[in-house]
Amino acid sequence: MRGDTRIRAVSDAHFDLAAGECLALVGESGCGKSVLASALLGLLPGNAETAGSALLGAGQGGSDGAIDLLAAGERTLAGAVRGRRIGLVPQSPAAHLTPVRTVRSQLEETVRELTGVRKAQARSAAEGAAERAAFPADHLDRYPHELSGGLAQRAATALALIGDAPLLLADEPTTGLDRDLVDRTVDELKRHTGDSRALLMITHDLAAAERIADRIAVMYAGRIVELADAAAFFGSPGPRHPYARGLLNALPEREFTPIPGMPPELGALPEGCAFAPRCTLRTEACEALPALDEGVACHHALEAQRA
Ligand SMILES: Nc1ncnc2c1ncn2[C@@H]1O[C@H](COP(=O)(O)OP(=O)(O)OP(=O)(O)O)[C@@H](O)[C@H]1O
Ligand code: NI
Repeated sequence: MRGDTRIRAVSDAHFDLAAGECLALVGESGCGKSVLASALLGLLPGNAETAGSALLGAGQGGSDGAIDLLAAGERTLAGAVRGRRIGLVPQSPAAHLTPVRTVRSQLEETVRELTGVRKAQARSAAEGAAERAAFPADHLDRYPHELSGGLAQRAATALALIGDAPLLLADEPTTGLDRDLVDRTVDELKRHTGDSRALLMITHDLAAAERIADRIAVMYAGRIVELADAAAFFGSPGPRHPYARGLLNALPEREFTPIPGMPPELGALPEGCAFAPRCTLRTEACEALPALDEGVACHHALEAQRA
């Protein structure tokens, strides 16, 4: 996408997300998580290209009301999808808030736009939304530049919760929050899935993912390399992809050993498995790209699990 160079930021991403379910998308910085989220919302830069389909609402009584997010035009996305069918907690909340208006006025406007309540009730609905996202009531009359990163994050979460959208897409919703607030925020997001709503949470924070996810998708260099049940992934038998094992083992409460090496540049990916250069299980087989088979894309998945 940059200049003349074309980068495949996300390849072969296949997954589904049921109503009431939380899928956590994890992976190191730059692996393509936000690009995937932006593609679903039609928020990629103008020169980006997408292929394939992303059906929203496909599981509910056939494909009648389903929208293909990758094929939908900007009018549909702006008028019927963003905020209404997909709530977004953006990765850079400060950039998403309107700088010249207070948090209260932005919340009230979104309440009126998405729920149709009258002005008088909008005030209490806005305060309720702030409360759900742990945004302090005495900061509601502040402008975005008067907020810390963590407060801007909570304001953005409050905005995203307002429409009660059937899908909530939260891109790093806990950045800048201390542990208590992380727990409180993800619990609130999880509560959102209670009424048959779905949550796609993008995060670096594996502890937050473990707390609320039903399933985990691990991304590496633009590809989903493992899709697993959260209980099996975090508990027993554990991750099956060597990269996913490495991510877990890097946690302070586990082995605290980082994965050696760095992720590759997306513009210069190796032919086969992109993780092979960092992988202790690497063999000649890894020169061929492994397909995602039964939830794992690795020629040595079984060995990894035994290791
Ligand atoms: N606007 C852009 N122009 C060109 N390349 C981009 C653009 N946005 C993203 N990319 C490329 O896509 C890759 C994936 O970026 P993305 O923001 O999805 O990563 P991420 O997994 O969300 O990382 P982080 O955890 O840091 O948010 C980047 O490495 C970058 O090369
Ligand atoms: Ni990102």
